[in-house]
Amino acid sequence: MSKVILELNSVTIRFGGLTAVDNVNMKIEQGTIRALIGPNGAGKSTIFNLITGIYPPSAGEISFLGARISDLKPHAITEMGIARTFQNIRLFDEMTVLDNVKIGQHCRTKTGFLGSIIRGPSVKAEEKAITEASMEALKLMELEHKADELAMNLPYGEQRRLEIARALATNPKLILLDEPAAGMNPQEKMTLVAMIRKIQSRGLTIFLVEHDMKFVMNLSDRIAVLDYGRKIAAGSPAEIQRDPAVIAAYLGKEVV
Ligand SMILES: Nc1ncnc2c1ncn2[C@@H]1O[C@H](COP(=O)(O)OP(=O)(O)OP(=O)(O)O)[C@@H](O)[C@H]1O
Repeated sequence: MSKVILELNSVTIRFGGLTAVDNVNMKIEQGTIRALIGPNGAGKSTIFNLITGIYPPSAGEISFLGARISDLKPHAITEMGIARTFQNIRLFDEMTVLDNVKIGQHCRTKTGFLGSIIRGPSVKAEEKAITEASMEALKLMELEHKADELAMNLPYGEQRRLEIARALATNPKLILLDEPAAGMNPQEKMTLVAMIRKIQSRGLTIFLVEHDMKFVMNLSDRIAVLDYGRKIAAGSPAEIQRDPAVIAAYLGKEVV
């Protein structure tokens, strides 16, 4: 059996009277594609916020490659090798595609973005490494030929891929994708499926939240299902599609 990269152990978070994530256990194996699905408000994005250190859990713990991360700050978690994208596009529209990727890395380098403007020799070497890593990430998402274009001039599907490139440039071992296919047309979704597989083939682990069932069923090795903060099912796409609790949670909607 392969190595566990991420483990959630009885993770709970309460916001006032609301238990948004309720005693969730999960183990994700390295190199796999895991999806997290569930109705609106089930707690999916909150789980990503817990993993990336935006919120500390009210109870339980999260570990990454065997080390406890649930009391670390977001930047420390990024440095350990977890990157993410967000549900809504968060690009700098009037910056180039390349700069949008580079800025993601400047947040974690010693000099930072301002330091790169006041250039010293070590800063220049760091800048070169950042540019190289950024171009490599753009290449993986097949956007290297658009490096000098403004982000706002990219079609929607490419803007979403650019966000993934930005996350990849931080050299993560695990990447969390929050609704990566949202708003994409069928062609853009097919391209994205192929690219996520390519990322997986480089040895990365992918954990994604997604509402598009066809996309999820097509791509995932395993799926976990949340409803009202609780994990109600986990299994292969075939197992999830015939799980009575999942069908009930999605009542009126088809689990493709
Ligand atoms: N910071 C917060 N303060 C208070 N309540 C919150 C906070 N963050 C999330 N919640 C609540 O926690 C619950 C879970 O929200 P979450 O955004 O994780 O759901 P989701 O499954 O990602 O939904 P969707 O599919 O609509 O994005 C919701 O009831 C939400 O209102």
